[in-house]
Parts: sequence; C-alpha cells; structure tokens
Amino acid sequence: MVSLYFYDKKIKLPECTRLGNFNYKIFAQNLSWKGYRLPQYDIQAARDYTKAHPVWLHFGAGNLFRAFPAVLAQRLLTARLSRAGVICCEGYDEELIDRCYRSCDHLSIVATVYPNGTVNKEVVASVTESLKISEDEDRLRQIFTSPDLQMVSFTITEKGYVLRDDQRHFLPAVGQDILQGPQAASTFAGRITALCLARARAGLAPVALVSLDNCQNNSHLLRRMTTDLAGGWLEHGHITQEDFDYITKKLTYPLSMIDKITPHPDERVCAMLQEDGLSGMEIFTTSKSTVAAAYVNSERPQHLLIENDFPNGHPAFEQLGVILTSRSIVEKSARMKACTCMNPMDTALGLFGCLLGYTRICDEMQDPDLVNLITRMSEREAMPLVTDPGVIDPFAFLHEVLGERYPNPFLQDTPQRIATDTSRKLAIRFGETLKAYYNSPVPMHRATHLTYIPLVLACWLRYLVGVDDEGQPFQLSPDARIGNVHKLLGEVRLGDQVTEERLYPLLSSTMYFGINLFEVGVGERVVALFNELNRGPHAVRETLHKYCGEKEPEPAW
Ligand SMILES: NC(=O)c1ccc[n+]([C@@H]2O[C@H](COP(=O)([O-])OP(=O)(O)OC[C@H]3O[C@@H](n4cnc5c(N)ncnc54)[C@H](O)[C@@H]3O)[C@@H](O)[C@H]2O)c1
Ligand SMILES: O=P(O)(O)OC[C@@H](O)[C@@H](O)[C@H](O)[C@H](O)CO
Repeated sequence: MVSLYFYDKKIKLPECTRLGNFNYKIFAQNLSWKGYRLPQYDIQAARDYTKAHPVWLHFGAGNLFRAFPAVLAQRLLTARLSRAGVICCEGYDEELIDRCYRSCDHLSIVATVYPNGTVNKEVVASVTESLKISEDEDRLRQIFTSPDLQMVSFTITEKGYVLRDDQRHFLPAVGQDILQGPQAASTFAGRITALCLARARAGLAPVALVSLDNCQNNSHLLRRMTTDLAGGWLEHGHITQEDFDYITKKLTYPLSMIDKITPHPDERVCAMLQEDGLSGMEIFTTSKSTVAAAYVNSERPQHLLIENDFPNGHPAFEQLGVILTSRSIVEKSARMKACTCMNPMDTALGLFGCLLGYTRICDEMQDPDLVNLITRMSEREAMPLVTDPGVIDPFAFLHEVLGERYPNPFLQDTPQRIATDTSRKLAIRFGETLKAYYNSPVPMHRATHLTYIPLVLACWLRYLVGVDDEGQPFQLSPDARIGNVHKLLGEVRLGDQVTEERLYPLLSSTMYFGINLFEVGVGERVVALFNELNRGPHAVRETLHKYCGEKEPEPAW
C-alpha cells in the first residue's frame, strides 16, 4: 500500500493523491476523470515489478523527460508491452525529485497543446521511482547490477557532459575524482562511471547508455564522459584494463535524435488544471534555475530515432513509433534537425526575440520580417546542403515546423528559453552548414554569398551587448560560458562600431562556431552586420527589415 498526501493529510490508497482528486479506484476502472486520460494499468503492480526488475533508468528528471520518454514508458505499460516502467534519477537539480515526483506520488500530468486550442491531458504514472544521485547510491548500484537492466538514458543538457574547462583541462572536481578513484567519486560523471564499473565487476551483460540530448554527436559526448573518467582511473591504477574495456568497448552508446518542443510550464495550462480542481500546480523555479511544475506542457509532433545497438535488449520502442535504425540514418536525421530544419531557426527566433521584446515564439511567427528570416535562412541557405535521412522528409519536417509548430498559439515557448546556452549551440546549429559550404565543390555554394546565417551570428553578438532594441538593458538567458565569451568580445556598448581585428578572437574561435568564421569567408560579413545591428536603438529592427522585408536588397555579390 502506498501512502499519499492530500492537502497535507497522510492518507492511504485507494483514497486521493496530492495531485488533486484522483482516486486510484478510478484508475483501476479505466475511467477518465474530467476528460483526463488516466493510466490503464495497475500502477502498484508496475511499481513493484520495476523495483525488482529495473529495465530502464533515466538521468535528468526535467520537463522533456516527463513529456516524452516517460510517456513512452506509459504506452509500453498500457499496451502490455512491458511490465516495467522507468526509474528516474537526478544528478544535478535534486530539488526536482522532491517537488515534481515525491510530493506528487510520482504522478505527473502531461498537457498536449494543439494549434486549434485543444488540450489533451493525461496522468502519467510510469515513473515508478525517483532517486537522487547524492543520496540513493545503494539503490543505484542495485539497479546497475540488475541483470534486467537494458538501458540508461540521459537528458542532462549539453553542460551535463562537460568535464573540462575552455583550456581543455579537467575541472577541479573531475581531477579529484580521477585521483581518488571510483569509490570516492563525487561528480556526476564520476558516479555514473563508477556505477558502470559496478556492473562490469558483477560480470553482467553490458547495457546501452543513450544520450537523448540535443547536441552534436550526443553518443560521443556520453562515451567521452565515461572514457575520460575510466582512462584516468586506469592510469592511476584504480581499475584494470578489463574494467576499462567493459566501459569503453562493451557498453554501447547509441546515437539518438529526439524532437518535441517542450517549453517551460505555461501559466494558462496551470490555470486550466486548477480550474479542474487540481492542487499544487503552481510553477516554480528551483535554486538551480530549472523551471518546473507538477505538470508539463508540450506539443503533439515528436520524433525519436535511436541507433539500434542495445547489447542487453531494449524496451519495445519500435512498437511506439520510435525508429531504431542504423547509426548513419540517425546521424543524418540529427543533422537534418539540428543543423538545418529546426534548431538554427530556434536560435534565430531566440536571439532576435530577446532583442525585440518578444516573450512568445508564436508571436514572433506573426512578424513578417522574422518569418522571412527563418524561411529564407532554412530554405535558401541551409536546405541546399541537407542530406535526406530517408526516414523523415526534410521538406515536410521543415514545413511542419514553419507552418504548424512554431505558430501554435497554445504552445507557450519563449525566446528566452531558446537563448539559453547559445554559446554551446552555434557550432552545431550553424558551424556544420558553414563547413559544408567551405568543403563543397559546387561553385554556387560560396559562404561569401550567405546573408541570413551571418545575420543570426551577428545578432548573437548584438544580443551579448545586453541592451534591447529600445536601448534598455535586459537579462541574458543563462549561459555557462558567458564569462569567457565576454572576455573575448571585450566591452562593446550600443552604438559602438567595431573592427574585424577587434572581433577576430571571438569570431575565429572554433570552440564557439565550429570553424574560424574568417577562414570560411563569413567573418567580415558578420562584423559588418553587427555594426549595422549595433548602430543604436531600433537598428535591430531596421537591419532585420532591410534584409528580411518583402523587398530584398540586391545581393552584395
Ligand atoms: N525541451 C525541449 O524542447 C527539448 C527537446 C528535445 C531535446 N531536449 C534536450 O533535453 C535537454 C533537457 O531539456 P528539458 O526540457 O528537460 O530541460 P529542463 O530545464 O526541464 O531540465 C534540465 C535537466 O538537465 C539537468 N542538468 C542541467 N545541468 C546539468 C548538469 N550540469 N549535470 C547534470 N544534469 C544537468 C537538470 O538537472 C534537469 O534534469 C535539453 O538540453 C535538450 O538537450 C529538449
Ligand atoms: O533544448 P536545447 O536547450 O538544446 O535547445 C532549445 C530548443 O532549441 C530545443 O529545446 C527545441 O525546442 C527542441 O530541439 C525541439 O525538439
């Protein structure tokens, strides 16, 4: 019997849960409650089974996990394709575990918002257990040493994989973990690698470690994380060659591509849920800046492709529309999304949106200059170099993004969320396309002919000035590397005109752009566009309109 809390009163099943007035008897009878889709399986049985037979463990208990992977786990349970749900663990923002999982008895609401205003609400009960990496070491070890474990997945943002500073030196805590060995590991990377080692030493079949983060070669980032730790431990004699080989060669690191716009929780959805009588729906920001609530809101379209490389088997994802396929197809799909048909446009809307005072992506889609910017950038500059992955049509994907997904007025995504960590995203979102131009033998593929990609890169510099188009200071979105970026940029104020020499240290940085922008022939253009954008108040709008208005200027070339 599970103990639950309802309005601070401890009660027993099958009464009510803190999520509101849900009654487990209703779940068992498969009835809907005020139109909410309810779990149609025995929740307690799933919890008990998963406790004894953990198949799938996920790190990163944020919004995307609850909107997408956790719903896949629910579909597996509903369809009787699995008896196990998913266990989640936080390795960074442990406040989420208390506030989104434990205090809600591991029930969550997923609100799917459609462009016509329909909101489908579903109670998700497939997260059977939630853990904190700092406190639940024994349970994590038990899970990692279970023969049933097949997959460990991650949505921890690109920062989660970072072990080194910008000079490529290990961060002090990572260096400490390497020196002291697996027993004393205290960093996220160290603890994960120590757990993998526990599995190796238990003599169990290897499992798949799957990054579901939006970053270039997410599989490589995750593999490099454990390999760096294990390599250090091998060097210092903490582990054997056999241990090292298990972590680096036997565990697999399938590549993935994941897509589903999952914004921060929306006040309007909160109000709707409260109106239905649910308590505890308020949106909050954790001390580590994650914005969360007892519910998540997301859109309907979703894509998930994972390289089919699961040494101990995998949940029956292929029955749920997940594409399990070759690495090369996943790679092409990820590039299609991240470099061409979606994420570059996200960044364009994020940066221009912050400068022009927008707080909703869907409102930006009513701005003809911005719509022209992202349409021309994707269709003219990015698409010509896209490789069709064969399983998703890039043109259909792009047009769904432009025509339905961004304009969805009920999906409250914000330019401020999108602008988070931009310094880590430019290399993949734009650098890959610029490299492809540079390497293309086709004469018309000249990077010097580009307008819109350089305009967005220049917009990032203008964004870094920290003053909006009205001339008012605004809060930059969180970005872990912002200190170093500002050091390279130096102090630039609105109205300053800068030289190529002045911007060379930043614009030539392969770390930020993936290539030296001057080497591929766009650095000069970025500097010129920045000077246009930075002329003074309203110059952002004027420049945007100049290049993206109905009437286009003659190409400079
Ligand atoms: N939200 C989306 O639309 C979306 C869509 C596709 C992919 N993604 C991927 O999922 C990631 C998470 O998105 P979200 O919406 O869940 O964000 P979120 O802000 O709700 O949650 C962020 C998660 O990352 C963890 N995290 C942050 N920094 C970390 C660190 N240094 N070490 C370990 N863990 C850390 C947090 O603890 C939290 O679990 C994104 O960065 C992206 O790569 C998101
Ligand atoms: O999640 P991030 O921080 O990598 O990037 C922000 C958005 O571009 C991203 O979340 C998109 O909404 C997502 O890629 C849609 O699938």
